[in-house]
Amino acid sequence: MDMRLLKHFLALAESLHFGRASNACHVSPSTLSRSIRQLEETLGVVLFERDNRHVVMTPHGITFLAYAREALEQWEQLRLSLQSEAQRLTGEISVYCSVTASYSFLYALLSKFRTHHPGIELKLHTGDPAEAMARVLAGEEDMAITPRPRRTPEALAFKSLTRAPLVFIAPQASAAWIPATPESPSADQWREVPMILSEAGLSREFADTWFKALGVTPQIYAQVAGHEAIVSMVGLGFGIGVVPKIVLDNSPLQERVRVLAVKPELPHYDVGLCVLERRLKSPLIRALWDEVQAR
Ligand SMILES: CC(=O)[C@](C)(O)C(=O)O
Repeated sequence: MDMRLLKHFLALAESLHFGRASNACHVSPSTLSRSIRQLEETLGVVLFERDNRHVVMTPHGITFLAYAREALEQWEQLRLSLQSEAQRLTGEISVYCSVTASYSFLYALLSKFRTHHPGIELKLHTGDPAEAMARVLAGEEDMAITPRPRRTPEALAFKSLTRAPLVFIAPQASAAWIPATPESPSADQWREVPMILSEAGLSREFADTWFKALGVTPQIYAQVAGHEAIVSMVGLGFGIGVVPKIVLDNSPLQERVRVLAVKPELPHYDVGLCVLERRLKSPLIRALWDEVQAR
């Protein structure tokens, strides 16, 4: 059975770029383009509008995308369950996480796995942890490292890897706006502080709640995607930031900032691995999931 057409379609749907999609599939752009035309002819509808500069998915393309993902998933599961136990597992698993999580957890997570299952190829994508869960829910990634949300969506399984305290960080250099007594914060001390916060995600929600309890609307100096760059901006003296301590501990710029002993402390959050519950039926995903020790 040849699933290449579906794979080519998925690659183009994900990148909307013939060059990138054909690279990802290890074929030439003209082969990829032929696959798409072939699919469109078979289906009798246009899946992508394209001109020399842009590729846009049509509503038919979007409908077909859901089918293509599911068909490939099911095919993969079937293929693997037909392989006898004795045969080694082969295939691909994609994992999404922040750069910090890639330093902190991946080694423990993957080094043994790699020895046990040399035939499984791991694809790592790094980015903003605030997006991690949505990507897994949408089927764009097989697994992701993410803060545990206040309520885990039903479709997801979650394994905790660590508890991460969230901390306020200030520049080492002095600045008039750094609160003098962070252990007893007052609205007056915090009203004018330039804050550098992540633009979304749980750390942002916790910071917003903290300010609300103090009765202050924070002055947002900058909103950043992901936590790593918050350390850089604080180090430059632009304001006070909120980051998971694990991000600070892994930052090459940690000498330029210091933790403010703010009271009340921000809540801790659980960082862990998540996967779509139904994907655990895939022997590949199951193999990785079972290897991870929840902490
Ligand atoms: C959620 C997560 O991946 C981290 C390690 O806390 C982060 O990068 O912010």
